[in-house]
Amino acid sequence: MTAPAAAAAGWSEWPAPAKLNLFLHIVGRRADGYHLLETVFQLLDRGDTVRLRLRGDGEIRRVAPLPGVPVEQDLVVRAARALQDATGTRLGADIAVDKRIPMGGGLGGGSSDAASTLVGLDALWGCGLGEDRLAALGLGLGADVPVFVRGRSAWAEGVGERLVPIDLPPSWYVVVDPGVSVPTAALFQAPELTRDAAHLTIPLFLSGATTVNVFEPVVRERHAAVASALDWLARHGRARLSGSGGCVFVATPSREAAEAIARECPPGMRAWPAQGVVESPLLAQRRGWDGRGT
Ligand SMILES: C[C@](O)(CO)[C@H](O)COP(=O)(O)OP(=O)(O)OC[C@H]1O[C@@H](n2ccc(N)nc2=O)[C@H](O)[C@@H]1O
Ligand SMILES: Nc1ncnc2c1ncn2[C@@H]1O[C@H](COP(=O)(O)OP(=O)(O)OP(=O)(O)O)[C@@H](O)[C@H]1O
Repeated sequence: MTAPAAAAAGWSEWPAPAKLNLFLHIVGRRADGYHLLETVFQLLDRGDTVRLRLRGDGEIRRVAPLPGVPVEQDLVVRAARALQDATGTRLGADIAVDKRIPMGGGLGGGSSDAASTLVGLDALWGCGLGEDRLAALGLGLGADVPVFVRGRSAWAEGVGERLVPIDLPPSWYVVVDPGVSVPTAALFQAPELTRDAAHLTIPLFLSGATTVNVFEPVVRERHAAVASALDWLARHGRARLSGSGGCVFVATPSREAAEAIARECPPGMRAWPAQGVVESPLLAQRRGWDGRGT
């Protein structure tokens, strides 16, 4: 559906961009088993689109199926219910996600969908919860949700919720999906995971300190397709895993370079160019909505 056609049918569209973890260190563990991380979230220009339509009857309906994800487990449905519970609104919504971000790819798709649902429904329902409370609500849905609610590429600590926006230089990437869906919880349980990384700081990161993704050796060992994708991409630069994988990426000097590498992608993998952004397209949509005076 084009944007004007969607608007005419009562739908509003909320971008849900993907993210890359430029590195990921584990520096400790909380009493509840959750891991303490240091990472940089690089938001990308594109990803899924969450479409929302107001309902007056309080129902939350997922109107486009998401294969493999039952309605009650869908993060967009859980996000909408969490916002209803937090605000006591009697309004509801139809929700449809145009899914482009590979599921279980380490690109934060489900988390970004949840964040865009929270931000979009907060606007649509006129709750006025604001960024801090929406981020806290999002954290209850997943550790990756707050960065998408706040919508700025960021340095992250804690379980990923202690965020400091960071002005990363303009950047292009090639992202490669080897077609492997990696269950995040199982990876965090891996006994061989390095959990005692030395603390980094933003200045150290920006000055080029050595960084890794601690999941990379574990995922390499368990998923041959991810190892192949990393090895292929390594011909073009420092290839890395994002999050808990299975997607991998490399930074390139320009859009043209990213497009050229993506075109050479071997069979069995999918590659696409992606632009790193300082600010999420979700924030622009939110500002546009506020500016309508509704
Ligand atoms: C790997 C990352 O994507 C990096 O950005 C995130 O740390 C994972 O974020 P996420 O997918 O939103 O994760 P959640 O849905 O909150 O958690 C999934 C499972 O991963 C484990 N988990 C997650 C985050 C964290 N800091 N420590 C953990 O140990 C927990 O066992 C949890 O049950
Ligand atoms: N709207 C949704 N989109 C994608 N996955 C969802 C959604 N709702 C629930 N899920 C579940 O969440 C799981 C993880 O999906 P997601 O695409 O967010 O993984 P990921 O990118 O590896 O996440 P992360 O990088 O945050 O670890 C899926 O396998 C699916 O079972």
